Amino acid sequence: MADTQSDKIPVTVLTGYLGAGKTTLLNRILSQPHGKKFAVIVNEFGEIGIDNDLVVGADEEVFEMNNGCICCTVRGDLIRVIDGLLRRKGDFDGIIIETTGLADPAPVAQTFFVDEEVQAKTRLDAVVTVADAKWLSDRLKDAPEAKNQVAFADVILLNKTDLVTPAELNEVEARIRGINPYAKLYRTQKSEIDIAKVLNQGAFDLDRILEIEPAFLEEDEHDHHHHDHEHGPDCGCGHDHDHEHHHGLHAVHDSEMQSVSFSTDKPLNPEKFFPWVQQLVATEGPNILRSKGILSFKDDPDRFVFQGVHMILDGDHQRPWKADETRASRIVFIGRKLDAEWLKNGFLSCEA
Ligand SMILES: Nc1nc2c(ncn2[C@@H]2O[C@H](COP(=O)(O)OP(=O)(O)OP(=O)(O)O)[C@@H](O)[C@H]2O)c(=O)[nH]1
Repeated sequence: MADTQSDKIPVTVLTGYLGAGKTTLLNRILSQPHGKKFAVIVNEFGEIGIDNDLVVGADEEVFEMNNGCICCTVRGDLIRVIDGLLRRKGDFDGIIIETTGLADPAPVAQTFFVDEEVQAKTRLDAVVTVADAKWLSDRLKDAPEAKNQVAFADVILLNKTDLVTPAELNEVEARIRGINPYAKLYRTQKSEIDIAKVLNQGAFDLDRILEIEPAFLEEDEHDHHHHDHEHGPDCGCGHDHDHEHHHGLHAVHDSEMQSVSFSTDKPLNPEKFFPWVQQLVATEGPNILRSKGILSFKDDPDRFVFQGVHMILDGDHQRPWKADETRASRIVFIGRKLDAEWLKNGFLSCEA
């Protein structure tokens, strides 16, 4: 990794559908005796930030990135607020962004990858999603944002456990796992949780990808759902899309979120892998919410780690492979309408 992540100010993004318990969690974080100071950005119209009176206005600025994909949007207002915060460096130990219940976390996360100034001084630590145990199952059916929030999460609080039966709780947890098997999941009431389980997760740090995702190591290969070849107009970024940009014109609420992962013990050829993955996220990026991988390249003594949000990829050599370590390449995609067989064949075709 090029830069020292630990010098950067950690940013935690809190998401969750309307009324799930985000504000309750935020108040808990702020009132626990941790001796830390957080800057809080509340991304909701009319709502006042708890610390520093920060408010991000209602009309968000959205601009199109060079590659023309409308889902790679970053919030200009968010960048401005963070820039303002950074000018008063030393005032706080972390930034917490509470997003509106209807927001997709991807554009917020992308802000920390694409804006140079922001990227130089902050690091996205984790996306924390609060899920309402009573209503999540219903929202997964009718609200694409709710599904995106679960799919994107690094940490999930399955909250309001007091409002459901144990059987219902197991059912909703299984639904969450079907969408996102990688996130850490905690059952909570009134968002009660040790903040050490929420903050400083390092989920977006390349060198901690494995620690945060033990399942990544254990499972050789799985694909959870059926796969199809259709492409829908919904990239899940929460913005209204011009249908001309996409092939499909049908309703998208039936689209399935899924995760697929593959591994191979054969070393990869970087000259095959990079063009493949770059082309993949350029074309399938709207459907791919998160991608992560640990790679073993032929004749390369170092592990290569990468991750992505939609079509933005970030990766670097991490550390030398240890002598007793299996040199395997593993890759995971979380998204919708992923063609698992096609992805797997593409990945395996990168073998050296
Ligand atoms: N029964 C029950 N109620 C809860 C629990 N956690 C939070 N609540 C209540 O649920 C309501 C919504 O909680 P908030 O923390 O405001 O939720 P939010 O996600 O910030 O809501 P929005 O900002 O409107 O999206 C409040 O009245 C909370 O007191 C819980 O575990 N059980």
